[in-house]
Amino acid sequence: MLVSGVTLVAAAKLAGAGGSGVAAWLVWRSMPDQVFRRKLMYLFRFGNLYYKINGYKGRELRSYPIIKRVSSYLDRTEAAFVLPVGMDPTRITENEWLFRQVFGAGAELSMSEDAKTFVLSVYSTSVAPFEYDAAEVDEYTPGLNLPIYVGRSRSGDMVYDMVEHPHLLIAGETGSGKSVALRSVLTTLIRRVPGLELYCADMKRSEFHLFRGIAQEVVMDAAGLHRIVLKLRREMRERGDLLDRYEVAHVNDLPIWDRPPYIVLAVDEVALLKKKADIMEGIEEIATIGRALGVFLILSMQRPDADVLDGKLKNNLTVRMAFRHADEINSRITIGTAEAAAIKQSEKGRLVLKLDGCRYVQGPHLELTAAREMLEPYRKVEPTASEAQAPREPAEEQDEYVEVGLL
Ligand SMILES: Nc1ncnc2c1ncn2[C@@H]1O[C@H](COP(=O)(O)OP(=O)(O)OP(=O)(O)O)[C@@H](O)[C@H]1O
Repeated sequence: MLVSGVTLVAAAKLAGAGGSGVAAWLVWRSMPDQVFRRKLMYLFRFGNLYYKINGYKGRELRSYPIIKRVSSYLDRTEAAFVLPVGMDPTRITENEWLFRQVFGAGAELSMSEDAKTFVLSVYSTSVAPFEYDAAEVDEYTPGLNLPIYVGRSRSGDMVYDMVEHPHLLIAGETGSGKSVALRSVLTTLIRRVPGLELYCADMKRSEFHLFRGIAQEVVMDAAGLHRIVLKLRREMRERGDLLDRYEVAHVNDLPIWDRPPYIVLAVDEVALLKKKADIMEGIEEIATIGRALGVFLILSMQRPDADVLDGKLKNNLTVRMAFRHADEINSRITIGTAEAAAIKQSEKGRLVLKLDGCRYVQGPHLELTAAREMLEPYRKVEPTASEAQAPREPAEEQDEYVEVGLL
């Protein structure tokens, strides 16, 4: 509900009818929407967010965004501002972090289609934790090839298509909510994508047993993952040939009778594979060329490791879900800003979603037993042969073993 703005006239009344103009001015200045305006102007000035015009005798003239309105609602204050003609809107979107520095974690920006008008919303409350609700999630997924339901932001539920925004990195310190997020993301994919081919590699041996009998393969060690990576590289070559034959650039453009299913490879705790050059090379290849071939990655890691996430791989993981990070340096490695370090330890399931800018989102809570129940109809009777043979030792103990394959 909109709470009407307070005007200068009302301020004068507040200062006392017939009271001094100075008092009225002081009251007016301290009103919430005026404070908001001043903070926004301050941000434009100190953040150098203006359009530079060369004036008379080479003097620099600054044209700042114009604040069109400030409105107070029950849960938020909103300001609309318009950029001066000629100002690059990415100056604003790339500095979204600055808005959060000045207005706090509740600040969110949205841009209108004309790329000129922005709305800054500053919310006073954060989204409360909530349970994964299959019926609700399903309302958001029609029309999406590989729907990734991330959770709720203050401005609504966040869901995107992995085919449009390929490859996902999930990072965060221990106990911050990564496993629950992986569980809910994969549960949505299994429920909503008929024919999906899912491969799960669980380097921590903690979570992916849930997907046994559903995924094509669930492996718990580096050797198993190496085998999968070899298989996917072969598959990608074949899919590349198929695209060539039909002279198209994406599997979605193939005729329906020759269109291969989407493949998702999920790897939990990918940082444990740092020294496995063969595997990392294969993962990088999927990240680089997988998109057009319908092969996608979901990688999770506790501490964002700059070595693992060097150049090629990081640039191709276009979407990041950053749960609480231990410090600003780690947060910057994952999302380029310090915001994931501002999430409190008590805020389980809270994350910064980096996708066309950053925003805070609350991920859905999904208990293991609830997920198991939801996934039961998708379970084939027996685990696959390779799962049944999976060795029992944890990944770290097999550090020396990686078969070098012909890739
Ligand atoms: N979205 C959520 N909403 C509410 N609580 C959550 C949410 N996600 C996680 N939690 C709580 O936090 C606990 C830890 O979550 P989770 O196991 O996913 O952490 P993690 O980051 O995977 O930790 P680790 O790296 O040690 O495996 C869960 O047992 C659950 O109680």
